[in-house]
Amino acid sequence: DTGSAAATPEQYDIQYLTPVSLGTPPQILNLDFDSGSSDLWVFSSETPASQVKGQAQYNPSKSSTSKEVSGATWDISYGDGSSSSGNVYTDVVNVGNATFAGQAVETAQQVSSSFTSDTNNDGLLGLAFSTINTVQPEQQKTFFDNIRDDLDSPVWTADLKHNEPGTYNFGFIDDSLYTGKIAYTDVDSSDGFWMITLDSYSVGSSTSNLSSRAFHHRPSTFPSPSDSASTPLTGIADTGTTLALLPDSVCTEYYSQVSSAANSQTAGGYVFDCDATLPDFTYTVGSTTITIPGEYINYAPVDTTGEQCFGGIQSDADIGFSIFGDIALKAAFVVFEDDGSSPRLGFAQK
Ligand SMILES: Cc1nn(C)c(C)c1CC(=O)Nc1ccccn1
Repeated sequence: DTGSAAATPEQYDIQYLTPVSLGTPPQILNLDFDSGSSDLWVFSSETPASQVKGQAQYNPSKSSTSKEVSGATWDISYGDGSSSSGNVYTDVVNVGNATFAGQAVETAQQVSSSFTSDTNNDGLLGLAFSTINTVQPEQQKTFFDNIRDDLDSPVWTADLKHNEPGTYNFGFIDDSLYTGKIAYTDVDSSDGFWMITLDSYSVGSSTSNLSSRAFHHRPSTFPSPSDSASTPLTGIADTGTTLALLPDSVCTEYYSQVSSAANSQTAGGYVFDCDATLPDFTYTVGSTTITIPGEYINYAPVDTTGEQCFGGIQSDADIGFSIFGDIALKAAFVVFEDDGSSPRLGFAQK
């Protein structure tokens, strides 16, 4: 079995939505595939009308194959403060022809305001590890966990793009989607995330940081630069988070290269003049180097004046690990591989 479906960006690539077929006859909803969480939840006939603003709603009573999971409930809170909760059914779920008959479909009886105002997002399809699925009393499996054994290969891949549709594939690696080699790194799934350590990062063209220049006579008093060219970054690969949330030290290093940049309390992060030229941000996994073009990091205008723009790289302070969100992932072809025992992440240029 294999599946392939488009990942279409909303404005500013704030999220990517993918059509999913639920039930019999098929009800098509556009879901946010989220490698940072593990619940498949949807706006539904059970969502109060006051909390629905244009979203498509799954109606289990209109599906001949839906079955209520008696006594089961779910309740999820995301790091950005959003949340949702409700009941649980199983039904047929089809993603680009990859199908599972008894997938847990979590129907929302409550969604927080940011979901209500996100009018094209009909729900989330979690692709982190099933150990953090929130259904009680019996935890449910993710779509990938459910279909993994039926897939030609125990993988799903993300080819997200900047301002244009990309692709989520299940069960196969499409060699036409990348160039060079796929470099793999082990995943620590003990917290339920696709957590990895990137071997190094660098800001701008390598000549920008001293460590890469041949300073043969660097006086001992010279500040030895945080040698980013070999500083690892530990974080989660998170398709459901818009930005790249990185350590304060990395943010300081990056925005020190942008003369108009400031860390604004009112804007909630680093902002700069919208006409600023931003440096590239490069990270390496093994022998593969991924470069995020500076333009990708000029994320979006702060307000309608279009004078100040918000950075695509922001601080991971208070999270406990970095979050390699869409800003980082859309520059790469990413392979999420899990044979059930030793998960790996693969990165390739494209
Ligand atoms: C943005 C953010 N801030 N902090 C502290 C974290 C942990 C995040 C990531 C996050 O919450 N992602 C998300 C939100 C809604 C749906 C899916 N993923």
